[in-house]
Amino acid sequence: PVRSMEEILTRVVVPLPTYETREKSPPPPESNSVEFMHFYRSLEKEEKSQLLAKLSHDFGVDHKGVSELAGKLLDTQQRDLATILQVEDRLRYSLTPRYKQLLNHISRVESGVKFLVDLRADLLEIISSKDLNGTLKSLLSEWFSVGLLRLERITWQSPCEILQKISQYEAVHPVRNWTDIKRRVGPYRRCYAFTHAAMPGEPLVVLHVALTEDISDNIQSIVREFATLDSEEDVSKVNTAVFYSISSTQAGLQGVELGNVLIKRVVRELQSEFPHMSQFSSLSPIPGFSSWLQGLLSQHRKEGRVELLTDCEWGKVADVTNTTPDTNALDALRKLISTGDWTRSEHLVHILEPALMRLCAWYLYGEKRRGYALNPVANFHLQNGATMWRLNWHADTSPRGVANSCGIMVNYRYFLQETTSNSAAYMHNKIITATEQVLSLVSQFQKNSKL
Ligand SMILES: CC(C)(COP(=O)(O)OP(=O)(O)O)[C@@H](O)C(=O)NCCC(N)=O
Repeated sequence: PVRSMEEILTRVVVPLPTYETREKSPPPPESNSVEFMHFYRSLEKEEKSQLLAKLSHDFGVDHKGVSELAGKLLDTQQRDLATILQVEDRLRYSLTPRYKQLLNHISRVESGVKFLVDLRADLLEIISSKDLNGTLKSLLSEWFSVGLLRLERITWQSPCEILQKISQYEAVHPVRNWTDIKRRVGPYRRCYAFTHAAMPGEPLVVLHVALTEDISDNIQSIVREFATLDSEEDVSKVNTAVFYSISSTQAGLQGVELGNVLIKRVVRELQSEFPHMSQFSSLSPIPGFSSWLQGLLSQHRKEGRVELLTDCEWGKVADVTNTTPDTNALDALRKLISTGDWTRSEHLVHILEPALMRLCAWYLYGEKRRGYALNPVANFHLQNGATMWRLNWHADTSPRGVANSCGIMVNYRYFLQETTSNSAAYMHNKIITATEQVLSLVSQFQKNSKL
């Protein structure tokens, strides 16, 4: 259907009106947008990529027109300001991609915004259309700005279809059944979502909160053993909000930063419900720590380096695994960590705690990607201005928790007066705000592993 793709695009993506007629020309018929949406939805994945690449390359900015106007602007530099502003405005207009009108018109038809969110999700999978992605992301950022979002509290009285979606979208601690989701919206819990009028009934980003007396150091007390109390009898002791799960549900809204906005909005909501609430912190997973550790161990194995643990620790590992304190012990340790078997032996848990805590502190604080924290969850909370507050041993004893991060979890704490400056320090100077507990684990790692 390439011919028809070319034919449809040429007809539907109308040329940019001339500068003179830009405010007078009538918008193309709504049927154009509807036809484009139907056509796009009818395509296979591969054909969608072709169409998006064609849209981006052949229906974008008129580069020749831009360069002519840029030349003209250079010649105008000696003229009076009014003339310069005129030419600059022409140049600005000429930088409008032709397809931008189509995106604007689609956003005005029924479920057009949802269509564009899904279209951006497709775009994010193909990298060839950076400018189309950029244009779409900036449009979506305007449409999904905080003033146009609605904060909804999800309770057991919410419609089934919302509760079902919340359960489905839960990306951090999977919901197993109705009892599970009932607890998560029940007493001493809060569940909030942002929704948008253009996508009714669709939670865009979901935040789960536990109301506690202190900052939780383990997830079991939040999502497992919780005895379902019939109501929040005594909230006088509640002075802490623990964010234990946040998930964005629309891939196409990636980069629109809804999670950060939701956390800040929920903090304000909780402060008004619990005026004396004084502590706000996440209890976050550390996805990727175990695989990072395995990578480090196998790299050291190749280089025959038996470091990372102290000689004393290697000696104990060798004893427990009936090996010798050299690469044999290292192989035994790799196996234990990959199977999670080490958690079954109290002795091994005791030996490995200091070493794994040091390694995990380094993974979160020291490992970087383009200067920012390598771990995506750390990067998210640090961008929000949170403090890397406390590493928690034995915090997630589920098989998933042990497999992903050796059972360790971390609290990113939101000191409300410091988030703005912490975020700026992190974004501009890549400075991670961390507590003495974290920093001492990091320096122990550096002492022990000569990395
Ligand atoms: C952590 C989340 C919610 C951040 O979303 P958001 O604030 O919109 O950031 P971004 O997607 O705009 O970069 C998002 O990245 C997500 O859903 N991650 C997977 C689940 C998780 N919590 O790690």
